[in-house]
Amino acid sequence: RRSPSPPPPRLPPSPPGLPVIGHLHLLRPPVHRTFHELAARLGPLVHIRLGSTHCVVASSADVARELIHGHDATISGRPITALARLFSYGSAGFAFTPYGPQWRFLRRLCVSEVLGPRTVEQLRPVRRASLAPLLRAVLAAAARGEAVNLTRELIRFSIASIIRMVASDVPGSVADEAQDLVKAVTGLLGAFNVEDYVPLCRGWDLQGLRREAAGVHRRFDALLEKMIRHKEEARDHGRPGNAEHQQEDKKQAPATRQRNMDLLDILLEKAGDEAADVKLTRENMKAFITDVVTAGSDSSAATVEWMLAELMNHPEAMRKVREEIDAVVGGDRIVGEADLPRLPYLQAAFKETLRLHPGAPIAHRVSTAEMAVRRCTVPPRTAVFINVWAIGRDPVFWEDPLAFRPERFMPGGAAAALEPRGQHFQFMPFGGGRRGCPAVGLAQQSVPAALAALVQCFDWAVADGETGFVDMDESDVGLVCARKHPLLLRPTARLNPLPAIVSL
Ligand code: HEM
Repeated sequence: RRSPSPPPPRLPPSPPGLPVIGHLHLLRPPVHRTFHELAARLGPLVHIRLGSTHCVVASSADVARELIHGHDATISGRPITALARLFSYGSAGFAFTPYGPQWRFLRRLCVSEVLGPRTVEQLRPVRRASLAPLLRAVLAAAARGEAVNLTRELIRFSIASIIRMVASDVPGSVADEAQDLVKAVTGLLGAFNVEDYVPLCRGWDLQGLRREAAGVHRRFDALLEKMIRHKEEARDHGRPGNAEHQQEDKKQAPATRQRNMDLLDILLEKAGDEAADVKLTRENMKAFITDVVTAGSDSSAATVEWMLAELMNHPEAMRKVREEIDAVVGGDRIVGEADLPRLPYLQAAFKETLRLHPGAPIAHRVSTAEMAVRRCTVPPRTAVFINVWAIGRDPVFWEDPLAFRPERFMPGGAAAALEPRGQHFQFMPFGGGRRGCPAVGLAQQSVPAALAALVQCFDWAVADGETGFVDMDESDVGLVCARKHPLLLRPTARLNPLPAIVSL
């Protein structure tokens, strides 16, 4: 008598697919919207096949909770594409590094030191100084009566701010060179490369992306080398660095010493630490900087942009944000990160913006072992996409989900208790679990503070003037939830003269 064979694993529901390409043909950008439509038809956990890669898409808070609470270790890998491997020096950083000892070491270093609360606080003046060129550019446009392309100015500001946090004393020419290169790297990392999914296409470089990436990587690597060498020289000579100074420096308590350190100082110090669990190599440092610069620049810039666009379309909310800032700060200085605890409406508007337009709309993971989710089986090596964007708009939890209503996040509001870094799953713009965004603290300071300065210093009008509204279309390229059309607004200086703008 033969014993019955076990039933085949039951995969989550799936739309009809095609041979070889599976469901690739369904994947229209922006992908988070396509996934949302699939979920509306098939439910909150859907299985698809992109070429030879099995994928599941999670689109509700309950499924996200089950995955992150129940299987965090199993889904703590990140899928790595051919171009991500190149730019992360073969996974030497941590954003694209498999879950393991190296990732744990780098992640700990990142969360506790490089992007930890103390460093974020210490680098506040650096971020504030990066705001000055943005405000000056807007002021100049206001004087000429011209519109400002805020999409362009905000990405410039965001890249400059992160580059300055990495190396506060790099020459201006290096910071300028970084602008175009960072844009090129983030563009390539966000591009859909068919090679990653269809083995038949591997090695052919049908879209020419590898060739392009090789050139960009060479130039970006040279730039990173320049930044590191400049820092090494600065540490060797004088500032704060000749032998005498270093001796003096070492005598100080770590907290005092860290006061003058930027991210590269911290990395170089760790690289020289013989007792560290993992020896930081130059490759690790470069990949680390690449991770921080690419993960932080577009997402932050896009969030300031969406926030301003939403406020333009909701004059009542704009009025409340302004009144709050004016009441707290007055007109004789420019609002800053230190004022944020006294600006609850601004913070509520920030969270409401993240709910509707999460900078990174999908948290990408990869499973390392078989999992049972919602009574289905998810095979090992499956790409797991958590649709953060869809979860923020789920009508099961959010009343009138498409409306921009910062009041939800005000004390006593329906969502007041939902902290973006909390362990609930209805509002998770920074992902969650051990692989969640390590820069939540930084983004919570830098994004609302930049928006606040723009709104405090200028009145804004929609540039085309026809409808008086800003269009809210989403771009269909890249990994970030970005605007489709540039945000063009006409500024008028509101504080005239702008206080202490040159000495910011
Ligand atoms: C509003 C701005 C931002 C948003 C909405 C955002 C969102 C996210 C999300 C959703 C993830 C994936 C989390 C997951 O898989 O669970 C992530 C990862 C990450 N973010 Fe952010 N982020 C922002 C700003 C930043 C900034 C400013 C930096 C750095 C300066 C940064 C660095 C990173 C890194 C390095 C990772 C990968 C972490 C890992 O794999 O362990 N992010 N972010």
